[in-house]
Amino acid sequence: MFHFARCSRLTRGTVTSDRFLSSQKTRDFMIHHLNRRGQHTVPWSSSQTPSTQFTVSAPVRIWRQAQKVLRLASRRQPRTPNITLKFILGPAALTVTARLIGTVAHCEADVNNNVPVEVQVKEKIPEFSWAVLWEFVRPHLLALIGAIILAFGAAALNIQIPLMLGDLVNVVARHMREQAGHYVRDIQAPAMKLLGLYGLQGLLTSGYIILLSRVGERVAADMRTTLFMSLLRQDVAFFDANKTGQLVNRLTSDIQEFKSSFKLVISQGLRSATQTVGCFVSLYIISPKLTGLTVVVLPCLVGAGALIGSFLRKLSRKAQEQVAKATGVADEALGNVRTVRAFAMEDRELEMYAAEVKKSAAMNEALGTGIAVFQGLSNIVLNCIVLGTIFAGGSLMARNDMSPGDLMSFLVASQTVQRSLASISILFGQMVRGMSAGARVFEYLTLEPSVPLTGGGRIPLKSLTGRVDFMNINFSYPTRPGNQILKNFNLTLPPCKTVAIVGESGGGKSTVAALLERFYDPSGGVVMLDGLDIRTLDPSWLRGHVIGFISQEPVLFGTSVMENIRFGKPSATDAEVMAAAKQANAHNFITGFPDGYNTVVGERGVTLSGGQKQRIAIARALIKNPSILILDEATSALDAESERVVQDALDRATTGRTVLIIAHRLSTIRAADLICVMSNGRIVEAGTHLDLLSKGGLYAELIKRQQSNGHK
Ligand SMILES: Nc1ncnc2c1ncn2[C@@H]1O[C@H](COP(=O)(O)OP(=O)(O)OP(=O)(O)O)[C@@H](O)[C@H]1O
Repeated sequence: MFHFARCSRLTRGTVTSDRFLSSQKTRDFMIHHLNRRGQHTVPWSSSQTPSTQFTVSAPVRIWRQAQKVLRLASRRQPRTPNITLKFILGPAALTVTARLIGTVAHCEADVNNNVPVEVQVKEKIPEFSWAVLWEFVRPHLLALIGAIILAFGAAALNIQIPLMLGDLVNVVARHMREQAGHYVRDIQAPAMKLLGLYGLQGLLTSGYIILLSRVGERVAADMRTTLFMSLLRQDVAFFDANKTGQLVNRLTSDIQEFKSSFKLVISQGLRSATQTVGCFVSLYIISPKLTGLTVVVLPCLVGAGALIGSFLRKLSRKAQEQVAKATGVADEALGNVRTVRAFAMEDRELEMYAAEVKKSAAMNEALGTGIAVFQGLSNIVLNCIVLGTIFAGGSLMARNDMSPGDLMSFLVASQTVQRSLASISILFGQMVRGMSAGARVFEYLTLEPSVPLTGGGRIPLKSLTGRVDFMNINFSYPTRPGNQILKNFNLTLPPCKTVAIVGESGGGKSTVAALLERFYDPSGGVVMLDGLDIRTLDPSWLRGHVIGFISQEPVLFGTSVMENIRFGKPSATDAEVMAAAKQANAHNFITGFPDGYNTVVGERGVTLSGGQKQRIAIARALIKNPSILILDEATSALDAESERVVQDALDRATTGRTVLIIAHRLSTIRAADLICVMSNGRIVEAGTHLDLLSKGGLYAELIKRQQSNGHK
């Protein structure tokens, strides 16, 4: 905390003039917020303007700073058009509608729904498959049928309720008219019957909700697991083409949306349909004349309601998308906070976020106004309907065409019909949304990768020599088919020898490693292991047992050091983990941590230094004792001291293995058995360090360039 008087120019200058602060509501909010946190030393009454006596806490400072950036941003932003005006006029021009509360409640829920949705427009619209849904529902069929029966029963009882209410009212009316008989005795039987009906209806409702929620949750859990499994199986090219956030969205919000729709459509859909039909029959039995009137008026009102409802929902969806867009900006900034900090771009990120938030606030505000107008109109219409029914029913009663009980039954039954019809119209929209969410989930469930995870031959490890041949390889990345990276590329990695590839940046060195890992298949030519096409070998065996891969920026998982190293071989004992760590020069620094091997490394290993992370990654690769080791610029991100320690570990790790080194710093590959220089997607020079130097070709040129740039 610091004194307000000492606040920056920004803080003092903005407080009183700020439009936001001057709003009563906002000040109250701040008071509440700050008092709650106990950080407010001087009470700031809502009638008081802030003075220099005021002590400002950290949240206030941050908030004011944000306001400044926001104001600067808004100066640069074009003004958003007044959607509110357009928006009020739209629905106001439409016919007033009946039974909208359900719709309104639905829209209100949407306003606050911050679940990110996919904003990106898809080229191909995935299709919903009933057959796939059936596969998920089938194991829970019994529970689902049970839920349907119970929901049906509850709906059937709901139809009875208005009729029985009518009986009850008739008893009351008769008693008042005749002033004879025993009131309690007369009312007891219909009241008890009605009470029993209420009880049974409640039981059935609880029953079907329990069953349905069980089915929904289990189906959603099965879908999540299956989708996750399916995503993990996909080609690396699939992940090049799709954003991780969008894939995670399918696992979370799409399945959530599908589950909600599934439950809602079954429970409310069934109930509403049954109630609509049943209550219409009841209405007709009670009074055919009054029913005739209702049949004319009700569909028009419900139709108008559905129209406005769908308009509001569309707006709500747009608002949601805008919220998701804002969340995306925040997500990116927070996820890359170190880069943001390193470039001092906090203000720019805040500006961008604030601009998106402002747009979403404007949209949600417009939506809120629309809902308010909608609700006001619907209340008027609803009350008019009741009034109209009483008016028409009263005249029928005057002619003795209707009893008071009948009128009561009619009122309740017609309300039930209105409610059911409105709910059906909402459900229709919900079903469409649920089906498109389901379709997005199913799209990836049924997607087959071109490189399977498992399946194919294995070479007995004892007889595996580790010779690799790249023969006439042509390759373009699937996401950029026009850009050929490797052209008739040929290279042999002899068993137990170290081969280094050097060359210009972007020349395709890492691509060679990716093909050996079978992250992609070449479009032409063949990669062979011990003379066998690797496409005939089991990819999981190849990656899990034969190849160890150490990259420039190793990614660790947010678990313990022990678990991170064991990731290379899940069955490894603690002793094996430690042996691998020793081989990777990591044991000493690991045991130096207070928690030793149980030290949690933080998200992506953020609590470790680059050299430490790299050594854990080396241990992780070595624990599987691979015959082939790929080092993709494994030391290029390290400082001289870390590089020395890691290089020392690597030198030990490479002994007795076939090694492919992809190098930037030429000093690290001098001892390689063969150095290949890549240019234009093929190898243009090959030989030992001394051979190539004496040749005076491209390699010698690269060495000269690095030396003149200060690299050894
Ligand atoms: N996943 C990918 N999808 C599409 N293109 C890619 C992909 N990865 C790399 N590329 C492109 O392929 C080319 C070769 O990339 P590669 O990473 O193999 O080069 P490199 O020689 O290892 O470069 P550097 O030395 O800078 O790491 C580059 O033009 C790059 O833009």
